[in-house]
Amino acid sequence: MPRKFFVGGNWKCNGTRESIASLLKDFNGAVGEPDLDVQIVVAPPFVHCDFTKEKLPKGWELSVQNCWIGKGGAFTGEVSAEMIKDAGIPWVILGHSERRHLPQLKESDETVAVKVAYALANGLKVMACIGELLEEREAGQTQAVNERQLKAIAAKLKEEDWKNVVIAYEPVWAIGTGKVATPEQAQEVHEHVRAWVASNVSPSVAAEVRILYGGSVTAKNCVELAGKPDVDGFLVGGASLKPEFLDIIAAHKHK
Ligand SMILES: O=C(CO)COP(=O)(O)O
Repeated sequence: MPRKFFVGGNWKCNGTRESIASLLKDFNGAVGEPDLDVQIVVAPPFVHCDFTKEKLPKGWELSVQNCWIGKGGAFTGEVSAEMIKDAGIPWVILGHSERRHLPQLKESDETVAVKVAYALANGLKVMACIGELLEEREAGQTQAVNERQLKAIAAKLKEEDWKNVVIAYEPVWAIGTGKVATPEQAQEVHEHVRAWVASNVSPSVAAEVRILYGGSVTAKNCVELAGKPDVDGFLVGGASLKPEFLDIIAAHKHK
C-alpha cells in the first residue's frame, strides 16, 4: 500500500485568537471536501487547541506540541498524555529540536524516548522528530546522530506501536533559517532512516512508516522535495501560519 502523504503544521509558540481565527478562515475558504490522498494535522499551542478544533477544516486533525513524560499529578505547568487524549486530541509532536536543544529545555534522547512510549501507550499518535545540528553535519555525523535519536525511541517501542508513529527528519540547521535541505540531502537521510528501521524494527514497518521532512519548507521548495521517493510529507513551521500552507499540502499531487 502506498504511504499516505502527511503534512503537519507546527505553530510553535505563536498566534492569538484573532490571528488563528483569521488563518482558519483563509483555510476554510480555500478547502472543499477533504482530500483523501493527504493527511493534515495542525499543532497549535495548548491554550488554543479547543478554539482551533472548533474551526478546523473538515478532515484536518489536531496535535499538541509536547506532553508530560508520564502520568499526571503534582507537575505544575505540565499537560499529560491522558489529558490530551481526553480532550479529543489525537496527536502529539515529541522530540522537536527546539525542545532537545534550547538551553532552557534540553530534553535528552532518553527523555524523548520515554515520552514517545508513554504517549503511545496512552492512545496518542506521535510525530517523533529527529535531526542533526550544523556542526554534527559538518563533522560527518549526520547519519550517526539520526540513528542515535531513533534508536533511543525504537528501544522503547513494540513493533505494533509504529503504526501510530510518523518520523519527522528536521535538520536543525534548516529550521527557521530559510536554509532548506536540498531534495538530495533530505532523500539521503530519509533513505538511511528507512533502511535503519528495516534492519532494526522490521521491513514491513520500514515500508509503511511515513518519514516527513521539516526545515524551511515553503510553497517554492515543497514540490521538488515531495518528488523524492522517501519523502512522505512535511512538518512545516513558519509557513503553516500562512495561507501558503495550502500550497504545501497540494505538493502531494506531485508524489
Ligand atoms: O521546526 C519546524 C517544524 O516543526 C520547521 O520550522 P520552519 O518551517 O519554520 O523552518
